[in-house]
Amino acid sequence: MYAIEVENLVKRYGNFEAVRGISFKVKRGEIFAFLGPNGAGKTTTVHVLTTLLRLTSGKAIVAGHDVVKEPIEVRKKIGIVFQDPSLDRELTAYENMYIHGRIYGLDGNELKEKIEKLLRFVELWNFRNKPVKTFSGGMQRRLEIARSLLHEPEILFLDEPTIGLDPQTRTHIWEYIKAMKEEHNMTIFLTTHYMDEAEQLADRIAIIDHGKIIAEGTAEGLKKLVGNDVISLKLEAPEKLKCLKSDFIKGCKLLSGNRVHLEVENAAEALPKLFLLAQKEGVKILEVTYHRPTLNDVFLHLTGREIREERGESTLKMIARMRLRR
Ligand SMILES: Nc1ncnc2c1ncn2[C@@H]1O[C@H](COP(=O)(O)OP(=O)(O)OP(=O)(O)O)[C@@H](O)[C@H]1O
Repeated sequence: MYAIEVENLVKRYGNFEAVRGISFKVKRGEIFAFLGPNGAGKTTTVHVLTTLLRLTSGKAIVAGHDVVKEPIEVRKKIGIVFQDPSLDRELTAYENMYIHGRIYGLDGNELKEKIEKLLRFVELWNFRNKPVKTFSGGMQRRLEIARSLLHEPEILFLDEPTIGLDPQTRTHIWEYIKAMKEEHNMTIFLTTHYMDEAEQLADRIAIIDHGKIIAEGTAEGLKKLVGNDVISLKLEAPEKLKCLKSDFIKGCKLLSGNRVHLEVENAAEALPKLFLLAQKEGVKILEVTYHRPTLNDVFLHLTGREIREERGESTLKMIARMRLRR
């Protein structure tokens, strides 16, 4: 049986279709990532699957229950870590855990033992009596993860689990996510616009853009869509910037900053031919690098845009939102 089954899911806000008929299945015990830029429809999908938003049409079964017909059953079996912080900042870490546990009907020694185990798991036990407002962003996210695990959910939803965090803290959170999967065989559905996050964590990735899934597979499988190698060029004279055409160039995209992105079978063989071609066309190459395809290259191949372009804006938006809340 699948942990999540989604068929032709549509979510409209008024006339605007934020999620446009997506279908996918997540296996039990799998980490499944929704990778896409800002505004792609990731949070909307999470909110529908966690029964916080009602779908417009289509069907979604989560942990064996229909999200529309059996929302209470779904809620009992899932945990959620939201993109926006949802802790009570005036209370201590322990108090936040305790109240959440009580809401889920836990009590007495069982609750106390679980709180201790989970606060130790996210390395916050020594900070249990400190108010959350004194915690760093990374500590707060760790506490949210611990809190979401209190009622031992079958499926954990993580909406942009490391947005706005520094690289070291992000790596730390990735370790907890991997441990949850390995130690508890938990199904994890996460959304992210960080390609490295999807690549590091996910067994399978669905790339979402403008409310549609445009590709799905393992990171390696998705990269095969691009081919073997990618050459990045920086060129002089933007007015001359154009796609170079030749048989050995399988794909060519013009990017911002006078950059050109070429998909080739074999970069080592293509480079000498490329220099000759550029010379013939009167195009001056300032910089050349080449690499194996990344998920950013996959997104570019499929959409003509880079996920990266939107990343800075999204992170800044998040930081601004968090500051406003304080
Ligand atoms: N309550 C709402 N009313 C109207 N439009 C909305 C609402 N919530 C989201 N949208 C729009 O729906 C689209 C998808 O938003 P969503 O938040 O799901 O995207 P996302 O991929 O999660 O991006 P982000 O990570 O920035 O939240 C966006 O164009 C957004 O502006």
